[in-house]
Amino acid sequence: MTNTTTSTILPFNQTNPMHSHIPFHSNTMTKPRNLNLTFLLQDIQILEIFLAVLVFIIIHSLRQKKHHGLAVWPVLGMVPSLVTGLRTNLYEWITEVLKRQNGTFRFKGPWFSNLNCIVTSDPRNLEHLLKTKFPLYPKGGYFRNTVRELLGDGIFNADDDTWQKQRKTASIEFHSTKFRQLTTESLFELVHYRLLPVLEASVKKSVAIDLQDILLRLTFDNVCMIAFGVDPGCLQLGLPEIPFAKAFEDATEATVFRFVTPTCLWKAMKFLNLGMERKLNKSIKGVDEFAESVIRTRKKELSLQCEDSKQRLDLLTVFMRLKDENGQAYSDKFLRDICVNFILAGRDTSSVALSWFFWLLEQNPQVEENILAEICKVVSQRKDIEREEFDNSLRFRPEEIKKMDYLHAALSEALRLYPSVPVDHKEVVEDDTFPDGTVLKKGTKVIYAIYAMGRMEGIWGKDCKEFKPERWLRDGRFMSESAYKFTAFNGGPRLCLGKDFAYYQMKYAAASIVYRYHVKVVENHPVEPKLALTMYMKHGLKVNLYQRDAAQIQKHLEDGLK
Ligand code: HEM
Repeated sequence: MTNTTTSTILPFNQTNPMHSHIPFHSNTMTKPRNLNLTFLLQDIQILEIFLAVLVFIIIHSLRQKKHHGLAVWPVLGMVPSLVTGLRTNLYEWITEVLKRQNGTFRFKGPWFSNLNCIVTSDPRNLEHLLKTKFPLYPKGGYFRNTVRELLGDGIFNADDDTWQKQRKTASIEFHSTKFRQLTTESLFELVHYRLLPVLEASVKKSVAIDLQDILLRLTFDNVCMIAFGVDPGCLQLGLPEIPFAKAFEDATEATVFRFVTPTCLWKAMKFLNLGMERKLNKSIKGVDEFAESVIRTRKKELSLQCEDSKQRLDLLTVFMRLKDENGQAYSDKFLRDICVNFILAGRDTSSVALSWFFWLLEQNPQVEENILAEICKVVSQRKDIEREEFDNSLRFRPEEIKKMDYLHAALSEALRLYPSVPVDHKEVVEDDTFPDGTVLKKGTKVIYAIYAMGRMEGIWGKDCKEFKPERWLRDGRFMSESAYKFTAFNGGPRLCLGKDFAYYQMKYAAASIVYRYHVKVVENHPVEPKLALTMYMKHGLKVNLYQRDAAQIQKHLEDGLK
């Protein structure tokens, strides 16, 4: 090795400016030349060793890919591969890795980081962590500390007793007839007096609208009515900016930012009140001010026993009437946390699902036609209405919405392919082993990849990437799937509390729009998911609406009567 190296160095040395500092005199040639050679030998050997080590590291890191699914680099772990994923579509990237690894892989973060975790899409593991071993898999300290300012001790952020207490009370409330009445009535008003006029205005002016923004406004107003008993008025002509809604959005965005920032860095930024932490601080103040003023007013109302307060069924009023385990009223801070958490849960999940649904409909015109046929069939069975009344003023009845199985299936199919919560997480509190054999040490974070689950041939068959509502139907009736296979609403004891309401809300809004308009996405409008806790469309959904042809509706109504 040394010989071959020596024979190639002289010319290199003479031209290499790096070595120009070595003295070179013709009359003293032998000595400095030897000296020169020694240095060069050392240099080249170091270089060779360096290159050999580098080649070894590259080969070794890349060979790890076979075993771990991704290259594992010294110090950086799998982060270089993650960066590639982040530059494309992260959810698709995770799906591909999971496919290669039979549904589960261990992500190795950089040394001394908190990014190590297990990622899984295996339904057996999902059932294990969400149901069978539920107490072993809480949300955990990392999540709680990261979202503490926004969510406090609310249901989303709580484990154990704090969670159980809220879950029990809210669950009774969500399943009560009166509460269902509140939700259906508030939605009815929002759709007919606010959503449809805004859509109609865009049709009259022939202007494109951002349907995702409009749907987000609809569900924000709706969930505030349910949680606080207050209508913020985001959805109205002119689409105004509402300070509370803006503060809530900023606070959520700044909180999400913490998940992609090293903990020590965001803590330092918080201490110095800089950047996103400054934004978080300011927006949390906006959220708190709004909550405090609603709580203050409601307390006054309740103490005066006025008629209005007796009729109230919103969550805030329900929790205000209750006492804690010591017989004390809940603190204002706890009441604020409860409401903020429900707003977060119900604010954008249904609206982003509807946005993906309308986008999928445009690519699947037969599904749109089938939905329209179903809507017309259901309403044509009304006995107490004249045929002429099937115009734009038609209002669906709750029992009609329930009969729309094909629409239910199409929405489920949209959620399977584009789940509003694309990934979720837990933290294991004891050493454990997953049903697929993966060993977990206490404290390991577990990510369950809901988006990837919808695209696994092993779960949904060869046609898993196709939008096929029919896969949810047996003899025309909707058949639900196991929550550990279709995890869009989570599963086990922490199954989404708002699931039934969300379906009702989505079906009501979708049917009201599809019956009246054909939604056409603006040409070349880019559609891709945004990287956030909820799967928003990154650029919104720019669409034009076209009034339905009366003859088309008439034909479907007649077919429905056959
Ligand atoms: C398409 C619509 C919706 C989807 C896909 C959805 C999905 C989910 C998911 C995945 C979770 C688990 C989150 C976690 O624990 O990390 C969850 C929890 C929850 N959801 Fe929904 N949700 C939707 C609509 C709603 C609505 C409209 C409400 C209320 C008005 C609601 C209320 C809740 C609550 C309170 C929880 C917390 C349950 C608990 O931790 O015990 N959701 N939802």
